[in-house]
Amino acid sequence: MGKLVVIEGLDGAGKRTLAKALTDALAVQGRKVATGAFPRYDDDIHAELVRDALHGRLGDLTDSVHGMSVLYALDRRGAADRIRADLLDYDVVLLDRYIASNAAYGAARLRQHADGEFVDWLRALEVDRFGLPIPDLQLLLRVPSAVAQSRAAHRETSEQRERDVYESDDDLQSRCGAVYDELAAAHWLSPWEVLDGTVDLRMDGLLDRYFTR
Ligand SMILES: Nc1ncnc2c1ncn2[C@@H]1O[C@H](COP(=O)(O)OP(=O)(O)O)[C@@H](O)[C@H]1O
Ligand SMILES: Cc1cn([C@H]2C[C@H](O)[C@@H](COP(=O)(O)OP(=O)(O)O)O2)c(=O)[nH]c1=O
Repeated sequence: MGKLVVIEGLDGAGKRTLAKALTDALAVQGRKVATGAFPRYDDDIHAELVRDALHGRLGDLTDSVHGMSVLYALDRRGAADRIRADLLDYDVVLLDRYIASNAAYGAARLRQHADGEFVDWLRALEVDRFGLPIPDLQLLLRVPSAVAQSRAAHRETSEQRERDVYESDDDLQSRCGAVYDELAAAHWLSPWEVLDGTVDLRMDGLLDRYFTR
C-alpha cells in the first residue's frame, strides 16, 4: 500500500516546484510515484466551475464560502476512487493541495481559526460524508505571506497567468497562512511536517524521515 502525501501552502509558496523536486528525488530512489493536483481544472466539471467563480464569471457564488468549498470537495470526491487505486499501484501518491486547502482558505475567509466551526463542518463533509482517503503525511510549505504574494505576482508576469480573486487578496493570504500554521500544529487529520519554503529545500532529510527503504 502506497503513502498518500499532500503538499499544502499559500498561493505562490512553491508547492508545484516542491512536488517536482520530491517526485524526481523519489524516482532516483526507484520509487513509483503518482502525482496530482487540486483543483483538477481541466478534468472535472466542479473544478471548472471553481475556475469560473474565481475569475468572476459565476456572479455571487464566490461570495459563499460554503458553496465554493462544496465545489472543491466535489472535485476531490470525483477523484477518490482513482486515488485509492493509485495507492495500490504506486509507492507514493503525491498531491499538490488536498482537503486542508479547503479548511485553511474557508476558515480564513470566515475569519475563523483551525478549531472553529467551519473546519469541523469541512471535515464532516469531506472525510465523514465523502469518505476521502486521509493523507499519511501533510507537508506545509511555509513562507511569509509577503514572499508568497511576490512570487505569485512575479509568476503572473513571467507566465502571463492572471491572479484569481483569492490570490489577489493579500489579507486573505495572510490569515490563511495563520490557519495553516494552526492546522499543522494540531496535526489536523493526520501528521504534518512544516518545511521552510524560504530556503533551498534538501530532499534527502525528508526522504530519510518518511520514505526510508
Ligand atoms: N524556493 C524558491 N525560491 C524562489 N522562488 C521560488 C521557490 N520555489 C518556487 N519559486 C518560484 O515562485 C513561483 C511560485 O512557485 P510555484 O511552485 O508555482 O508555487 P505554488 O504551486 O505554491 O503556487 C514560481 O515562479 C517559482 O519558480
Ligand atoms: C484545492 C483547493 C484550493 N483552494 C483555493 C486555493 C487557491 O487560492 C485556489 C486555486 O488553487 P490553486 O492551487 O492556486 O490553483 P492554480 O494555482 O492552478 O490557480 O483555490 C481552496 O480554497 N480549496 C481547495 O480545496
